[in-house]
Amino acid sequence: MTIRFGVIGTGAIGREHMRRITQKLLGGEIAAVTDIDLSAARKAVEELGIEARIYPEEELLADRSIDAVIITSWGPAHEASVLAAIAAGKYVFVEKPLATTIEGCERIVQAEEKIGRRMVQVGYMRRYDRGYQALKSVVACGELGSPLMVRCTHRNAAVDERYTTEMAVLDTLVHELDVTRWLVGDDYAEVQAVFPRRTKYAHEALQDPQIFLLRTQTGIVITAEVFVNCRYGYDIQCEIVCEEGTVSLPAEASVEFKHDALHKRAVPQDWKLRFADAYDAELQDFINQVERCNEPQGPSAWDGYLATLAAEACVRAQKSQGWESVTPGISQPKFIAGRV
Ligand SMILES: NC(=O)c1ccc[n+]([C@@H]2O[C@H](COP(=O)([O-])OP(=O)(O)OC[C@H]3O[C@@H](n4cnc5c(N)ncnc54)[C@H](O)[C@@H]3O)[C@@H](O)[C@H]2O)c1
Ligand SMILES: O[C@H]1[C@H](O)[C@@H](O)[C@H](O)[C@@H](O)[C@H]1O
Repeated sequence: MTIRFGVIGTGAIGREHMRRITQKLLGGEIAAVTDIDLSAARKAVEELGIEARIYPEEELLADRSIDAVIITSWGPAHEASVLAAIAAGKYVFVEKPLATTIEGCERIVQAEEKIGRRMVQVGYMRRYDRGYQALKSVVACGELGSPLMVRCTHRNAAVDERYTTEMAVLDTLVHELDVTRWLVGDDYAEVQAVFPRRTKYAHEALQDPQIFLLRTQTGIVITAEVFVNCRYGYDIQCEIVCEEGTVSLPAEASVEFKHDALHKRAVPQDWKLRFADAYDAELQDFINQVERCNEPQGPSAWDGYLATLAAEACVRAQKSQGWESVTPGISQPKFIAGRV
């Protein structure tokens, strides 16, 4: 059976996911597409040369021939689309963040809970990255002893004027908030933000770089640097320091240059190349599960909720410059219990 997808939001990553489902992955097709700007949806369909229907979101969700939706609109629009898709009985793959508010995430968790099974997978693709998976298995096997500290670096080459100080958390740091909790199998207790000297490349209203300290419930301390105007490229690092040794993300496979008395290696310029295999793997897994009428197995609505919960505390910490606690207001639904 081929899974018929509807895509909501045809910006940068929406078009990337449409292309990978059409050209690379098995078992899915893009059958319908929408965007708040329908001309953008039309352009995306024409560029890819596919025969997908283009219509407003309500009609797409009412279309019974659509099995699942991919939500790749702006973060603040995610909640309404996820809730409407669950109500229409569609499986949902939603890009991060699940929703930009805690209340929005809670409403999504509760909507799934009413049905009593998972319908939603959140696009925290790093869990499908081979390097992060290797880190997790090293920590889980216990050879290095207990994790004590984690050092994360998240650098983007540049951002535009629309990118705000809060987005450094809600759009960027959320990846570390999800993946670090998954790596060490522990939830956050409190967070703090520290602002270094601003780079001259940040626009006036943006604090860049920023450093976040996160303490987990068992006392692991994570430092996470977000620097979104680093100029030289897309640079993601992670080192876990344990009692008996350390483990770090492997260097990416990229060509090396020896030229003019220098030894150089290319740095990816954005997320598209750095995580291409992880995006493929997360969507292929989603297709495979939906095809078997199984629940999605990737990051759940509960994971999405906990990432946004920690993000909201980080935004408070940006303002207070002190420690802020991370306290869930709802309990983990039984049907996803135990799946960290
Ligand atoms: N997992 C990742 O590494 C990764 C990478 C890039 C983007 N993202 C996430 O994907 C989402 C989209 O990011 P992007 O870079 O493609 O943004 P973008 O600005 O390029 O595209 C967003 C698109 O959504 C459309 N849109 C906005 N509101 C809408 C609504 N209510 N209904 C339908 N369409 C709507 C816009 O018109 C635009 O075409 C964001 O949540 C972002 O955080 C994730
Ligand atoms: O939406 C993007 C995406 O999630 C990237 O992976 C991240 O590095 C960027 O900072 C963010 O803006």
